[in-house]
Amino acid sequence: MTSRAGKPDTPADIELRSILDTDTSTGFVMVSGAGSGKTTSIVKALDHLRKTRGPYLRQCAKKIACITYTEVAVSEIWGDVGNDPLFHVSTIHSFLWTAIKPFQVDIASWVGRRLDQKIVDTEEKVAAFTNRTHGKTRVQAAADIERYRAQKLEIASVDRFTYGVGSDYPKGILGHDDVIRLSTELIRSQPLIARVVGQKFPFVFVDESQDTAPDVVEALKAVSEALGPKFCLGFIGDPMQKIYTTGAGAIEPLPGWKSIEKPENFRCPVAVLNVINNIRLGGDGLTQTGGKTEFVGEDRKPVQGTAKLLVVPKDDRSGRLSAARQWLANQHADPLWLSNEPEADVKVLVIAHRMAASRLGFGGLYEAFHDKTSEGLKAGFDDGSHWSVQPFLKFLMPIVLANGANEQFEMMNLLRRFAPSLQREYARANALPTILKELDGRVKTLTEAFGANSTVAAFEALGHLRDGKMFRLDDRLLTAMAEHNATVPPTDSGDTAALQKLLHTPMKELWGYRTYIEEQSPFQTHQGVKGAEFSRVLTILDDEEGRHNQFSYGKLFGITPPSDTDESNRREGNETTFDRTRRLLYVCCSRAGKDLAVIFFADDPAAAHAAIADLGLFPPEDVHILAP
Ligand SMILES: Nc1ncnc2c1ncn2[C@@H]1O[C@H](COP(=O)(O)OP(=O)(O)OP(=O)(O)O)[C@@H](O)[C@H]1O
Repeated sequence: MTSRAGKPDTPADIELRSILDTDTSTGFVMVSGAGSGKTTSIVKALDHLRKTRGPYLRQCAKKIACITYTEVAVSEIWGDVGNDPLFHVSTIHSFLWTAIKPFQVDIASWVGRRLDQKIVDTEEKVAAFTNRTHGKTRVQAAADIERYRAQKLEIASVDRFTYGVGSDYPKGILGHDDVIRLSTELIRSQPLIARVVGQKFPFVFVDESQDTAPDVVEALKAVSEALGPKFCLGFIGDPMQKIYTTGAGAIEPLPGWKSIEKPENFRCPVAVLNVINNIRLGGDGLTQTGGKTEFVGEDRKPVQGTAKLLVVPKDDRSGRLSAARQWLANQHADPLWLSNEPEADVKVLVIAHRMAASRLGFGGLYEAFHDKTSEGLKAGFDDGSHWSVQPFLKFLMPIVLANGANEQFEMMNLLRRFAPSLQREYARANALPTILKELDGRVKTLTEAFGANSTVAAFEALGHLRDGKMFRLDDRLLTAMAEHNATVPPTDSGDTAALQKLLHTPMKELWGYRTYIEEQSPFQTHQGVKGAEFSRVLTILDDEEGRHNQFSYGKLFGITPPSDTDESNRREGNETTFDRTRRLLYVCCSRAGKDLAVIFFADDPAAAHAAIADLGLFPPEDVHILAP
């Protein structure tokens, strides 16, 4: 076990151990705020169970399951428990599949029922078609029904179903969504299956329980109901940190379960802790105590930290952001606020990557690749692996940079690796010195014409690579180039349009995109930051650029009036924009281990300043207007 298990006990840890030691315990719910050390509590509980129950569980080939949200969290906890096979540490999908995969006959009949359902659903859709229904839609629906029928026959010869990326029933592959649907349905409808799952895993802990789907929560509760005290189920989470609309939020304990509170916060300094407690006051009111401490001489003392809210006008957003960082650097005499280097530990939190894209100057390109495009195209663009952007990221930009820095060796490496004109078949037939001279001239042109400030279209740059035999372009890219109309940019959306828009994109946008892909940027999304911790956190609140109507900081701060829908949601007790926005703000602000700054882009800075200072989330003296 690593240092997590060795951290000092909190009262919650002691209470949890006593629950685990009692043979009549059936379950518990631990609710605790940000930075309270939930993962530490889980690791300590696992360590305790290993000591008290390990030998018996091993003898009976039983395991203790710990389910968490991301692969990163899985590997962290795995490391903490020393990769001991007594524990099954995994994401929910992989846990449910491990639990359910022995029931192959039930799985096969579920897949058959699923196909029947798809046929019925499509037939109902067809029945609702009108005269105005498009011919293409009719043909598609008929083809779907045929395909489902054929698949029903094909699955009869599947020997064994496995878990894969996307469902392909005739090949016996079940994707993520099907694994969740199938396992939760089987566990809930067949008590025998529920009992077998619980007997194999007599202890199940679910971390980040607020973002676990309600069906999964119900399925695990069904195991608890089937086995009583022979099974102990624990949900550990924070309803205030629910990020996904599909999450269960607060978990209702079953009768007999214990509720554990863990009020400490070990991460945030005093100034930040006060702010996050204030944010929470308008939500569930949970108040955290303690805060980060450090040794001063022999004694542990609270860290004061800083928390400021800066109201800025909504004009030149990038300029305003730079000015705010400069202001923070001056105020705190801390030049690291200006640094984008990882060591500076500055994180700028934006509501969507769209916003990072527009800050880094590739907003148009981002929209093209995200506007009604396929998931594959979006994902390939987001991580830089798509074939259409590879010529830029892998070759053009590195060689321009190498040329600028006069790194001859690196330039030669890139050319040897990628340039078709240096491949053996071509180079043998031609004089090498001539080829090298030509390539040298072409690299110079690339540097001059397509550098970081170039407004020349990407189409021209690709043409230069193709004609100079510098990089082998994907056939699909060559086709798009052949169909390209340089004078008329496409107005529609989708994958084909995205490629055409890419060809129209000025090179400087692609350079901004490179900065993002190379993670030279300190930007991260509000949603993606869960579980993380940074010294300096700068949270940007900008309703316009977020384009999420689920969130509105203007409404939360009482600047934008609530809509009719907000009012009716509030009256009916539904989740509101206010609840969602408050939670997002809580998650972002609670990441700060030292200094927090929140920037609010306002239409009317003076009015916004007055409203925010009045709210009392931040001390009034820490709410500033940064205007010219
Ligand atoms: N019992 C403890 N004593 C001292 N420090 C602790 C203890 N438990 C956790 N910590 C420290 O508190 C910080 C927050 O811990 P952790 O990230 O596990 O909290 P969390 O509850 O999972 O946070 P969040 O919900 O915000 O993601 C870490 O730096 C961790 O080392």
